[in-house]
Amino acid sequence: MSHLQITTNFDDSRLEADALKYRASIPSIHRFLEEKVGEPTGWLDAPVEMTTDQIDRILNISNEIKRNADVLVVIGVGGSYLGAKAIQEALSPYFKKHENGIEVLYVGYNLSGTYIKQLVESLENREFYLNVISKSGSTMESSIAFRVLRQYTQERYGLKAAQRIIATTDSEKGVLREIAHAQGYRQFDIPKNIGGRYSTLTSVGLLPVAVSGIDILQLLEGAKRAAIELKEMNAEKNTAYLYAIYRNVLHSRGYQVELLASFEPGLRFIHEWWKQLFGESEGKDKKGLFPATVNYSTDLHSLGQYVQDGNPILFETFLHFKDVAEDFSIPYSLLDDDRLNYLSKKSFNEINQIYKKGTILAHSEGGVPIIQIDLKRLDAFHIGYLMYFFMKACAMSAYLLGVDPFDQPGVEAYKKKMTELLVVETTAN
Ligand SMILES: O=P(O)(O)OC[C@H]1O[C@](O)(CO)[C@@H](O)[C@@H]1O
Repeated sequence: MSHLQITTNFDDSRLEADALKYRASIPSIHRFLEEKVGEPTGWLDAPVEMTTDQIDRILNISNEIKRNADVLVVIGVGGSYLGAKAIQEALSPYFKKHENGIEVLYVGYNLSGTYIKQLVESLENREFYLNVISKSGSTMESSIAFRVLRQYTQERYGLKAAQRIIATTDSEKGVLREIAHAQGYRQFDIPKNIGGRYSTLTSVGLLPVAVSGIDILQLLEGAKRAAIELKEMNAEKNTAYLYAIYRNVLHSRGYQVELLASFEPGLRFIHEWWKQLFGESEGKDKKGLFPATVNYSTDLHSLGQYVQDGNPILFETFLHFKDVAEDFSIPYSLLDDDRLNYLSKKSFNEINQIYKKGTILAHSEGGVPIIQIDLKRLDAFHIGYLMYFFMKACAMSAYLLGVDPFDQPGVEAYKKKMTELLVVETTAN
């Protein structure tokens, strides 16, 4: 039995007819992905092909960082930080952080002067390492954050600074690669055939995640399991392909927005990672579902009204883990002045489940199509499985839509304008 189940509320008479053309395209896309000659699909086999030496190197450097530092500062943006942060937030305790690891801070994903000033100040009196991550090696946000932090590391550690800087970048080219080489920083290579948003389960995500105290072996086990289970060509037996079909069917029926919904706040950055994965992979050639997210029950008190009753442009994908780390019972009260004793035999998680069921029922009645993705347990194994599942589903879904899942031409357009403006502004003053 698969480690992930997928169900829908729209198993209607039209489904088979609407899905037909997508089902028919699956075998050829599947074969194309599997053959993958010269394609940026290295992530498909990365978890299975990762060698013991590669894993040991990540674990050894992670242990060195944990021994010698209080903080790891990760510098990166988009696919170079979202996956690690997502895993870390999903699997770390909410308040008693860093039990088996150290604090991991992220920078270089915005241009706030306040943010970087306060981050540098927070490093005073604390020992730290830097892990600068950039596939291209020249993204503006991460490059200038690295300039700041590199200088600060040199001020703090002098000749020993290079020992505390680790660069994760393209295996062949780029400015960061040149700098790392010239300065003698240790390097992790991002394979040429793995793009940024598909790179979490390589050293890009694994080093920061290991430093934060999460079991990367279990994470990789889950991803490997998914790689095996989702090699199946038959969509009936491949949940990633089923998900890809369902979302394309709904898009073809006129739905414009997919709302990924979860009931565990720690999944907030899994949502952010998912948004980049699907947004950059599918949003092109004037096509693509707009990927948006909600965290319930919080957002039932903000966007819930719109989902239930507003413009019917969206469908919901509920992401749910049956078992989560801990639970808390509602206490019995002799006074019962808040009239909540009727709940006192229930736990928070049980009530959360009932909220989920109630929300799905209400939104279904409101006419919202719903896809449910269910996994057994919120742990490293299942997060590894889920991320692989989403990547494979995304590649299939984009090809079914008729776009290239692996480029991002629209991002280049704003970068070009921004660079032109920066040149004009800096030469004018
Ligand atoms: O890893 P890099 O090359 O710094 O890129 C960071 C992010 O910027 C983008 O190129 C554009 O947003 C993403 O595709 C990528 O994940």
